[in-house]
Amino acid sequence: SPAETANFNSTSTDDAAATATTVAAASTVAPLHNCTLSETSSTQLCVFPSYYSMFCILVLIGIILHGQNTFLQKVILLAAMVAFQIGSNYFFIRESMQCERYFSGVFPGGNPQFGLLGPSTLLLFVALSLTFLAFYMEKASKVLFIWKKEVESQKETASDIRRRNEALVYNILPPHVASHFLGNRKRQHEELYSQSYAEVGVLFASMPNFSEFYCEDDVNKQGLECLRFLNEVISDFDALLELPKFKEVIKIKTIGSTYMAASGLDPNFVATIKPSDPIEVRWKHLDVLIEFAMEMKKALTGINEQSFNHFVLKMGVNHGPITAGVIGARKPHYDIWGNTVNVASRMESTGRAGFIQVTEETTHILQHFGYIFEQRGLVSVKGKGQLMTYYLLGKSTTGANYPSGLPPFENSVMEPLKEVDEEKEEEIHEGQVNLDMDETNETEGLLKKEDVQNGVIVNPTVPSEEQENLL
Ligand SMILES: Nc1ncnc2c1ncn2[C@@H]1O[C@H](COP(=O)(O)OP(=O)(O)OP(=O)(O)O)[C@@H](O)[C@H]1O
Repeated sequence: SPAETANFNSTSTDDAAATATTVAAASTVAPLHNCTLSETSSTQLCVFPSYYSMFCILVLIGIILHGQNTFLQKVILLAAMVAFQIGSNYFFIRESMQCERYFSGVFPGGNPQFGLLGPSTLLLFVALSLTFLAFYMEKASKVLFIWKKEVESQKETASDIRRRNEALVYNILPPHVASHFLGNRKRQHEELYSQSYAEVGVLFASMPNFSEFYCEDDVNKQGLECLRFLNEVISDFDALLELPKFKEVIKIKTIGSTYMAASGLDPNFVATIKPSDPIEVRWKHLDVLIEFAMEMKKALTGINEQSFNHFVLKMGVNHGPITAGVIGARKPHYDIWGNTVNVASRMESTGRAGFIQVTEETTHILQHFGYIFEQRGLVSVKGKGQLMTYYLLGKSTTGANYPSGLPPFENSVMEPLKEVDEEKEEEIHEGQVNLDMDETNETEGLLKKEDVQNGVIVNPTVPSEEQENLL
C-alpha cells in the first residue's frame, strides 16, 4: 500500500535515495504489492539481486573462454556455478528477488515469482548455450590440434627430405658447386655451370692389375665379389678425403678402377691467391694432392694385407689451367677438362705400377716442397709430342729442393725409396707381387748423393719393354 511504501526509507547514501525515489514513484503507479521494507531491512537488502545472476553469467562466459580446461572440467564448473547461483537465488535472496521488479519500477505489476524465475531461467539457458559452445569449441580445437600436428610432421618430413637432398647434392658435387646450385633456385635446365682455373693439380690413379682380377665366374658371384672389393678400395680412398688436411683435394670421378682427383678448385682459396705469391703458397694444394696420392698407396697396402691381394697404384699427376663445369640437367656430373687433364691422364696411362709419373714442369713446382724425382725419359704424348717425364720417389723430410739452389741432401734424411727392377715390374703387371715401398731394402732404397741433382735422379731406370710397348 502507499503507506507501506512510504515506510521504505532511504539509506544514507545518494544511491539509496535515488532508489527510494524510484520505489516511491513506482508505488504510485502500482501500489498492490506485498513487498515491504522495514527501516532496518532497507539498509541490508540488496535492491537489484538479479545482478548476482548476471555476474554469474559473466563468470560462466569466462569459464568457457578459458582455453586451458577440458570440456568436462568446463561443464563441471558451469554446473557447479549455476547450481550455486540458483540455490542462492532460492534460499538466500529469494525475497529480494521477488521484490526486485517491484522496487525497480520497471515491471511493478505481475507475479512476483517472475522476479525469482526470470534470472534463474536465464542462467540455465545461458549455461546450456555455453555448454554447446564449449562442446563445439572443444571439437574445433581437437581438429585444429590434429591439423597442427599434421602440418608440423609434414614440415618435419619436408625439412628432412631437404636435408637429405642437400646431403646428396653435396656428395655428388664439390661443396662450392653444390652451394651454387642449392642457392640458385631459378636455374634453367640448360644453364651451364662452368669455371676456369689457372692453377690446378690433376691426379689419375689406376690399379693396372684389377682388370685381370675381375672375372665373372661362380666363385666371384658373376663379378659381384670383385666389385665389392673395388667398392671397398674406392671407399677407403674417399674416406681419406674426409681428413681436414685433404680438404683442398676434390674427387672428380672413378673411371673403372681409375680414381681421378684434383686440387686447387676451391674458389675461396683461389680468391686469396695472387700471381705474386711464392710458389709454396700458390701450389700448396699440389703438395697436398701428392700427399693424398701417397696416402692412397698406404690405404691400398692396408687393404692388400687384409685381403691377401697384390694391387698396386699407377699414378699420373699434372698441373696447369683447366675448365671445370657441371654437365647435364639430370644426374648432373662435375668434371674438369683441358690439356692439363689430358696430360695427367697420359702420365698415368704411360706410367709404371707403384709410381707417380709427372711432367718436367710439375717437378719444378714440387721440388719447392722437397720432393725427389727420378728422370724417366722422353714419353710420347698424343698432341704434345715427346715429353720429359719423372717418377716421384719421395719427399725429403727437411724441406724444399730448389732447382736453382743447393740440393739440401747434405743434411737431410730421405724417406726410403722404391727400387723396382724389370723382373719385379713384370710380376707386378701380372698381379703377383705386392709392391710396397716399406718392404724395399733400406740400403737399396736410399739414394746416393752423387745421383741426385736439384732433387732429380739423373740415372733413370730404363723403361721396361712392356712400358715401351705402352708408349
Ligand atoms: N675429364 C676427363 N675425365 C676422364 N678422362 C679424361 C678427361 N679428360 C681427358 N681424359 C682422358 O685423357 C686422355 C687423353 O685425352 P686426349 O684428348 O689427349 O686423347 P684422346 O684422343 O681423347 O684419347 P684416346 O687416345 O685415349 O682416345 C684420354 O684417354 C681421355 O680419356
